[in-house]
Amino acid sequence: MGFHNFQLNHDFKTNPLSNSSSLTIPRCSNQLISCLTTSKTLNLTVFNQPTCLKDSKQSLFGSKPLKMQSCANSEMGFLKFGEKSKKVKKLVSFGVKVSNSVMDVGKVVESGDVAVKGGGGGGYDAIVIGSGIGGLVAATQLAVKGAKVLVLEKYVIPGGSSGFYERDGYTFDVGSSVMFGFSDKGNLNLITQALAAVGCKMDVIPDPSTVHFHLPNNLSVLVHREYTDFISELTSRFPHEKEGILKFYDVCWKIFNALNSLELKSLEEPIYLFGQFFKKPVECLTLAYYLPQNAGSIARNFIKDPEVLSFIDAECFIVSTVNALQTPMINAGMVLCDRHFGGINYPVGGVGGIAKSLAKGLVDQGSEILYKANVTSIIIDNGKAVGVKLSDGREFLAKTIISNATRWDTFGKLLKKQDLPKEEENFQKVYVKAPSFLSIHMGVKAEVLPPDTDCHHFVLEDDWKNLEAPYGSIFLSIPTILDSSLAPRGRHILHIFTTSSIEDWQGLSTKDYEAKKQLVADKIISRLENKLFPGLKSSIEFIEVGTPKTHRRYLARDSGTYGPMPRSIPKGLLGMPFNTTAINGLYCVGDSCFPGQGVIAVAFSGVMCAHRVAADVGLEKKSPVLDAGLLGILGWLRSLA
Ligand SMILES: NC(=O)c1ccc[n+]([C@@H]2O[C@H](COP(=O)([O-])OP(=O)(O)OC[C@H]3O[C@@H](n4cnc5c(N)ncnc54)[C@H](O)[C@@H]3O)[C@@H](O)[C@H]2O)c1
Ligand SMILES: CC(C)=CCC/C(C)=C/C=C/C(C)=C/C=C/C(C)=C/C=C/C=C(C)/C=C/C=C(C)/C=C/C=C(\C)CCC=C(C)C
Repeated sequence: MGFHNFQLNHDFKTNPLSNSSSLTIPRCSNQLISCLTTSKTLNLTVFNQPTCLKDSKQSLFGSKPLKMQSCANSEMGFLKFGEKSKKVKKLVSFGVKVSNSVMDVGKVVESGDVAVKGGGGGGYDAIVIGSGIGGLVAATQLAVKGAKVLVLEKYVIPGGSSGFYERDGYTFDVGSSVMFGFSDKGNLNLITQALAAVGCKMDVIPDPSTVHFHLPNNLSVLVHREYTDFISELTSRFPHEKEGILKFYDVCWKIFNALNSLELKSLEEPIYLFGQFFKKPVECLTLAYYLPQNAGSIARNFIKDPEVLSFIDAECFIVSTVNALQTPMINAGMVLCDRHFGGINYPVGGVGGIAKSLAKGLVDQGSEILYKANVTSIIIDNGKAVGVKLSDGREFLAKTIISNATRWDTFGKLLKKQDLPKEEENFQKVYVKAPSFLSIHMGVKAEVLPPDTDCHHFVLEDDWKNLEAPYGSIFLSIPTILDSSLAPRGRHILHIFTTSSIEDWQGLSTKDYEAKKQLVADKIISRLENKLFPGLKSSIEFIEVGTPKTHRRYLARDSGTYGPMPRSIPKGLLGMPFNTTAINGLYCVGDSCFPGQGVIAVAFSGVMCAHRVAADVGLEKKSPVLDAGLLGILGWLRSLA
């Protein structure tokens, strides 16, 4: 069941209503109309348009006057008409006639394109705030289940930190270019599956490695695609720890294989969860066992050499921005094995193509996405999230609201601060915003890179202590090693990033800000010149530097944060909230939900969220009694974290 989407606005002076006003609604599969009106007595009569029906000449609803059910908020009302008819699903359009010209209603606006001025309604199953990968996966998964979804994106293109931008013939990935979950095998290739669900498939280029580590004490480790190649490279450097290293990665495989054997859906939906326990008890118990554990403590069960433990810290830091002791073991198991199981694969044309394809797939399914749609607040009515308000005054209503903004933005900005529910207070006690990034996008002359240069590098030259320090470690991706079409001929893209906090960039004059950008970028580039590519500076053809302020502005993320990170040693993933929130009808998706940061991680949160929302709007099976029990238990478990 989905909603049709027309709105009423207040422009009645130019288009006064008459008894015969009518409109055509391009896509219809629902029977709920919402409208903005100051009147509580609007009547609508609904009639079918036989020409639009494939197979019916009968009236769909008959000619029924409908009464508006007014809400507590006098500005909003819901109009219900007719019982759902099976034929509704087959309809492509129908008409409505306003039978009572109530003054304040104004003209009826046709709105396949949701063109609403000065207010509006809408009848969506879900509104998704933000089109990051988390939001897009939730939206598309819901759309394929038959929901009518509206995605509202502040920026001009979809993708958020997995978006792209073009300059001088270069196509830059906004975030990094290491794609997990993008293979053609197993159950954990969630990006591939999300695209396939909406009929899209992207060509990918297999990366022969995940990352080349350049670490203190000249420790150089290439993470080969082949697991055995990686393990023999690592153990040849630390032969005395061979057994411990193998045991640690064996635990990773145990977790990965358990994950890979499950059908992945919402862990907050009891019929599914208990079903999985019934079908795969050993795997589910394995995951339950490792859920509260972290990679660092498991590594310490097997490994003693501090240098190997530091290497495992670096492995974890890449995917969690914290060391191994703070990285949930399930997340470590997932990424440290997926890179060998399905391998890292780069989408031809750039990472931005994933979001573009999902957005197109969403529209192909009859749902919608609006750009330059900056949501400034979530409308709460009687304790339930019922809609959103945009900075330009437009309002949209839906049965459920899904926020792909971070939890700090959702609960700190989109809802009134004083409304912070206890669950969110607890979340903020356990998790803090990770720092943001300084990013440098460069175009360089191709000759500066030695032949056989690897695509991704991680550089920490001298001191392990600097691993987590601001500007300490450098991430470098060179996606043109895999796809030369991203840059002009004879050029390569270097995308460099390093952690940096917004506090470092505040209170500066424009001149000082620009000077600081240049200074910091210069230091980072010099380090790469010394370590990897002599002559790098003089080969630069294009350079653009982004600071945490840039990330805050373009990604709408509080302080430009990369995502949540634990304040201290967490209990694995136990404290990470799923998708439901303390506010009825409001869900979160993205990296401040289970299982955390990362494109594949937010894709999983999107899959989970869509399943839970679909159950709540009646598109999937649900048991209210079991729901209450499970949600209670999960809430209690989180309180132990
Ligand atoms: N593997 C990699 O190399 C890589 C690369 C890029 C990103 N990432 C990961 O992606 C994760 C983020 O994904 P995500 O799905 O959580 O979200 P996101 O931050 O990427 O996207 C959120 C989107 O919501 C939009 N938005 C936010 N507030 C809004 C508002 N009020 N109104 C309208 N739109 C609004 C933003 O403009 C943005 O497009 C990060 O954790 C990061 O780890 C990883
Ligand atoms: C419910 C309960 C309580 C219990 C029960 C039990 C069970 C059944 C459980 C289950 C579970 C599950 C299913 C889980 C799942 C999980 C998952 C899927 C996870 C995932 C994860 C992922 C991740 C974390 C990822 C990440 C990534 C990232 C972040 C990336 C990044 C990258 C980068 C930055 C790159 C680098 C670069 C260079 C070096 C240049």
